[in-house]
Amino acid sequence: MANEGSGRYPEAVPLFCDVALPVPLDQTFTYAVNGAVPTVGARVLVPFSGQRLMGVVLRVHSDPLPEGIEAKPVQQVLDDAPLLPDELMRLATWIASYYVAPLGEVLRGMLPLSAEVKRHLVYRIAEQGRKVLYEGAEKGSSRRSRLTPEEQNREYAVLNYLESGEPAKASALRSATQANKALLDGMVKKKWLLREAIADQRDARRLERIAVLVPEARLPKLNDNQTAILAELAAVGGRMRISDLRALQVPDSTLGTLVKRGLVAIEEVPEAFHMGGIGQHPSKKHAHEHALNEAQMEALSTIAAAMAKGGFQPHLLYGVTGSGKTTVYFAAMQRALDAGHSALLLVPEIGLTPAMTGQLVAAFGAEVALLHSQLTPDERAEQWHRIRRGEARIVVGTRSAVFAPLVKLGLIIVDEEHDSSYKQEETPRYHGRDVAVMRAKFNDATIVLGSATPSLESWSNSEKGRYRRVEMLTRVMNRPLPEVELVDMRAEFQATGQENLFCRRLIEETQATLDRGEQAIILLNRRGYSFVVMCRSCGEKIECENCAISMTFHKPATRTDLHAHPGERLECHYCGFRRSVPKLCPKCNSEHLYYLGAGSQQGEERLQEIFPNARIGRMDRDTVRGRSDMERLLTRLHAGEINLLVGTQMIAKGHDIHGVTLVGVVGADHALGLPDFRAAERVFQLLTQVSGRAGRGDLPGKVLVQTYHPDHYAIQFAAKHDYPAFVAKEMQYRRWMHYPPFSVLANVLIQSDKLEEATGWSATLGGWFQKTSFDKVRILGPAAAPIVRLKRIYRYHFVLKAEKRQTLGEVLRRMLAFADAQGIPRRSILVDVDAVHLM
Ligand SMILES: Nc1ncnc2c1ncn2[C@@H]1O[C@H](COP(=O)(O)OP(=O)(O)OP(=O)(O)O)[C@@H](O)[C@H]1O
Ligand SMILES: [Zn+2]
Repeated sequence: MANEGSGRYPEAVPLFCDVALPVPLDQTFTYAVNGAVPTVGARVLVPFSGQRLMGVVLRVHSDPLPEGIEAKPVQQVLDDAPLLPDELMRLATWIASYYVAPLGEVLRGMLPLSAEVKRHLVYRIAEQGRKVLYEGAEKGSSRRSRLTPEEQNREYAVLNYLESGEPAKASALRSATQANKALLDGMVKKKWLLREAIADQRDARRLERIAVLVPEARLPKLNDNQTAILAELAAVGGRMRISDLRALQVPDSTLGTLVKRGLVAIEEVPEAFHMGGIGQHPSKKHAHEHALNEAQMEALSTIAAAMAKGGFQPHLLYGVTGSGKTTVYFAAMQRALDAGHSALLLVPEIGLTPAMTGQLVAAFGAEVALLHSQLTPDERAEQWHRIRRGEARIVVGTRSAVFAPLVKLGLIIVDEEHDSSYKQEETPRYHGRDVAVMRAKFNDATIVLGSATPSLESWSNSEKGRYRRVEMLTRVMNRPLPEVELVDMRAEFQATGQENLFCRRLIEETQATLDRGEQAIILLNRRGYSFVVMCRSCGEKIECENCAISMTFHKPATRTDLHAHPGERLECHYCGFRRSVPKLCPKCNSEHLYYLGAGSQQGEERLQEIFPNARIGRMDRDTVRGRSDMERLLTRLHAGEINLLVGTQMIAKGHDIHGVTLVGVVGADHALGLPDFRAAERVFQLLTQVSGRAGRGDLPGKVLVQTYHPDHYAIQFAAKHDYPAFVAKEMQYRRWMHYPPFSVLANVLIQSDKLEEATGWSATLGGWFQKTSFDKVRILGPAAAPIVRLKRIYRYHFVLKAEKRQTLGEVLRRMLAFADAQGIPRRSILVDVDAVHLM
């Protein structure tokens, strides 16, 4: 009789499926299987509190439902096969548990395919519609009789048209039946029709249109718009995506005219291929064209040996700025390909290092897929499928590319692993680097975390032997690291009797650099003109209406401020709120407003006054949004068209401009005063990275750092290029204060647009934390968050520090359960495990 169970129901199909949905609830939802049985890992569309949501099936079963509960049916099964490979499902589960985030929200972030379902709206006949059609149900009901006879006929026509059960596009339906949108909406409301968004099967590889300058053409008379296009093309080396040309805001017809006149040609090339010609500089060699030096060889052979051996092998590549890490990455990726594996390279921000993408395409051609935030949902979905089909075996992308469905993943590289942009600042608040490590583990892959300034967490892992450390301690070609000089701004003030933005030494050195025909860059890490507007009478700073944040004064946009609002204004850099510049203090009506703190816009203006002959460029969020702005600016820098660059931390990111021999740092030590335990680490990283831009060519570099804290260890050790000494000192402080890497930390934010709620809930949770005892967990708070109001939301927080990861997870889960029982909405509690900003 042992077989009876399976023999009795030979064709038993599961009745239900459990679905993870992108909602802030830590549970799955059960739906009734309706027709096709979905596979685990497939996407389905299901009804959820009046909406349709896309979810992922986690389990199919026939377990009886609790008494009195009825499962709603699945509306549509979107995939025949699991969309996510097993390995990624495991990763999702790990993220949900580690970051205490709902699995559905984790999965949503992993499936960049919403475009496919949002594509177009279709209508289908519903159960109730059939009843009406077949049985004339509801005839004469009050609702129906409000319609005119013509309208009733149209409704009938619609039902008739859809009778077969096939969905129809809204447009087709309307032209076939003359039904308008309002009528269809009414039918959906009455539940006669279902409205759905369905997938469009588009697999063709995308072509991109490139405008190409025709070189020999003798220039005839041109209008301004035509000249603008030709000048732009010439400036970027003759080739440019047409989509990028749109940034010039000239009419589309202008390009057409230029093509007709033979001045510009249009080429269509598969996406990502044309970049071979963009973002590179002919005078420079690509990373993969160098013969590796000894240190690079050694690093490569360690990594290659790990790949050959197989298994999870984490590495920390600590290589000083300009030591040629990129070349090692490329060589290692080539090895992975040669061994039949795929490789993933994560970078902090693709748009900011266009040279790297150009080099990748040059090195790996059609094998490359790029994933970054500027892709449209369609483009993202297409890349995703290419990768999943194994057509792209080299994937390069920002944070979320860690979820790219590579086949036979053998190597993961995380470039600039210390960069805080790897942390996602919304749910799920995962850290791309740490997820990458887990993913390598699940895939038995080799992973390399690379940086000139490794995070303390990674360094500590390398000290403990969890990561194998590989070092490259000198620059390529024996180039020296730049000499760093500190200028004490307190002494400068005493000597000059003035608060000057640029000290005398910096002006002197800049002048000398320009006179020698070399280039200088100056870091001023705030954008705008002045970042504080203050009243001398009442002492108040002008704050944003929505945020507890000082507003930044912006002068009218200059020609380079492509992305800035054109007018003079105050702007909140957190919520974007803008207001006109008041003549009087909004609090006390005094007219004595004054402007403090110089941003990059002011820096540019002052430099232009001091060096009228300099060819100045500016790099910040007002002048650079995406890749094409960056490419344009970098091309001009490489060509020497710009010889003095001022900008925010963007200028510190991986750029390799050989003519730069001087770097000036202004006001970077402000950040030492921020209420964040990572303040010193960040300042050290920024100083080291920006200093690293100097002297990367044949001539040695020099760095001048203006500071009010010349004795601070972060500044001292950065000046000496002594990362190990900085880390040793910083580790002492972290150990003493029980901060990571000596504890695991979570920031818990309580937020509400009502102050009483935010404080009340914080007090409730605070009381619970006090009453409940946990093993070796320190809890700070509740306290007002450093930014107590942001985008009209009041914010209070707790900081939890635990000795063990597992305890931290338990505390957080119990706290959420308690909050739930108290009726505190889940959306009002943000749990940020391994928070990188406590703001
Ligand atoms: N073996 C080599 N011989 C000569 N030049 C090399 C070699 N390897 C790399 N380079 C060149 O050295 C420069 C610095 O390399 P790369 O940008 O990879 O440095 P990095 O270590 O990534 O620095 P950073 O951390 O500052 O970004 C580049 O111009 C690169 O082309
Ligand atoms: Zn604001």
